[in-house]
Amino acid sequence: MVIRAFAPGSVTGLFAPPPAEGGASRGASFAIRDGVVVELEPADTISVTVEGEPAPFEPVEGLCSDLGVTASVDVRPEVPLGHGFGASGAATLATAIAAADAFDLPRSRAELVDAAHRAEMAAGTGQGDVFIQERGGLLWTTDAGIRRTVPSSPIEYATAGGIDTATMLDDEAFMTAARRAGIRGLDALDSEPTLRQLAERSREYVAETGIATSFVDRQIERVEAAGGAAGMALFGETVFAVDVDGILPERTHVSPVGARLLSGT
Ligand SMILES: Nc1ncnc2c1ncn2[C@@H]1O[C@H](COP(=O)(O)OP(=O)(O)O)[C@@H](O)[C@H]1O
Ligand SMILES: CC(C)(COP(=O)(O)O)C(O)C(=O)O
Repeated sequence: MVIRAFAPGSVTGLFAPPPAEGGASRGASFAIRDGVVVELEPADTISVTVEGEPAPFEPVEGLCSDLGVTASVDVRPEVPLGHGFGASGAATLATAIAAADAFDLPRSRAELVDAAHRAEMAAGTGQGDVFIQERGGLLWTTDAGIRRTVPSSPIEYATAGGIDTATMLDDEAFMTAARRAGIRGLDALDSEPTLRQLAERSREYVAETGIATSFVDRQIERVEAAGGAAGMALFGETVFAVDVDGILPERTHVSPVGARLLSGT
């Protein structure tokens, strides 16, 4: 029997890697209405396809091994893969939820999220994404812990291509700059930040870490010229914007809800 599950994509506007002495990464990210559906079916071996075609998907394969299940998983993304919409986290989290149902695994939702997180970390494809995708909303790290709000303003975005997450996470010079810029950006957020404020801090972060491509710079300038605010979706050649109408080609909203089973036994 095929089990289907959905997880929202997510956009990270600020990212600070864990401190040198260890611990968790920090950041500010929001879940979006568009995400990833997976269709999972118990099978003799683990295999992953994207819309029916065999494709590499290390975190999904790693998750299945970790959960001790063999299944075929078809990933059906509503967002482009590798463009900073957290598609790897969404696919991995949705797979965890579908596998728990298909195999009747005695695991709590928190344990499934942790398993998805471990698989993302091991593959180098994500750090905090699955925690945002599990809950929905805008989540950001403060000294007192993780805070959450659900902004309702429309979001526009434009994407020109992918940036390999694992390559960025392996780049020590970037990670050092990201730690400094990320913490500065998080410290500058209000106690109840708006999406506009996140976009403005994200724009500063992008300038400080030097990761913008000319496409990203150009789109941010177009948005600002129209009175809006824009930042970069980490890690993709993707710009998100608020307080504009029709400047960037795509439109979405924050998803107030997180990952869920679509059909089960
Ligand atoms: N055509 C594709 N382009 C990019 N990634 C792909 C593709 N097909 C499968 N993948 C897998 O999707 C995942 C993308 O992960 P990542 O680079 O973290 O991007 P995202 O920003 O979408 O989370 C990787 O596990 C990669 O192997
Ligand atoms: C910053 C990043 C590691 C980027 O990952 P991705 O969205 O997969 O490109 C992230 O969002 C996270 O998981 O904290």
